[in-house]
Amino acid sequence: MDVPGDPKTGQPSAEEEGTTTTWLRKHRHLYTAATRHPLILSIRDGTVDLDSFRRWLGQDYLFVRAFTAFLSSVLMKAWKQSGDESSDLEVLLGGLSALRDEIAWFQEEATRWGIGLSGIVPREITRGYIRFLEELMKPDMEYATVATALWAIETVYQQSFAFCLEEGSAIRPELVGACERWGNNAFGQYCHELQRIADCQLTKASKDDLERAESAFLRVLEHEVKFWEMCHEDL
Ligand SMILES: Cc1ncc(CO)c(N)n1
Repeated sequence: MDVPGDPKTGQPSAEEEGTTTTWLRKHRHLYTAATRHPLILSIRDGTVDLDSFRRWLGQDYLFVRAFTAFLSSVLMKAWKQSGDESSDLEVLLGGLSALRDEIAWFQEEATRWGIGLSGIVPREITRGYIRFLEELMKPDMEYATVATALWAIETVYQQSFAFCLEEGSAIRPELVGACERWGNNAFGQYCHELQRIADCQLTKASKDDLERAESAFLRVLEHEVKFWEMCHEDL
């Protein structure tokens, strides 16, 4: 997989590239584990166990509801900390309005699969990820850290599902909708905007802030790997 910043591809040097790109390269092993999980590979090649997909649908619905609250908390911090000149509020507001469609999509999709969302109980791994979001929602979490986490959370999904749609895939027709939801170009563009926002905040961050943001990035990747694992292995 092409991680930006690879010297062989002629990408910008460490001085010119954003902090997020440096971290993607530094932690590419974990990033690849999150974006090329065996569950994603099985969706891509059509061998996916549909029970895994059903588990994912129910648990991700619960995650997305909590994620909506998280995104609202990022929006609040953007208003306080991004500065009047920035377009951060507009970008995040776009994300929030897309979540409204996303929640409706989960509800329609669940009906199509005969899954009752009101009866879904969060599994331990889902609860752990939601607890992490709750930590990030605390008022003393800096904007740089939460913007980094937001970018990472969205980018893992974008990269995972876009890979399922790339040439050579043999995806099952009933899963195309899910893959297109996160794998489409407009969502990719949104992720780039989030990356720009995170990088901009990280250029202003203190050493301690940078450490906290990098750690949040790593924790997102770990939670994402576990989330795929839970759906894939029925954990
Ligand atoms: C677990 C998880 N990570 C990221 C996203 C992207 O929104 C999602 N829906 N669920």
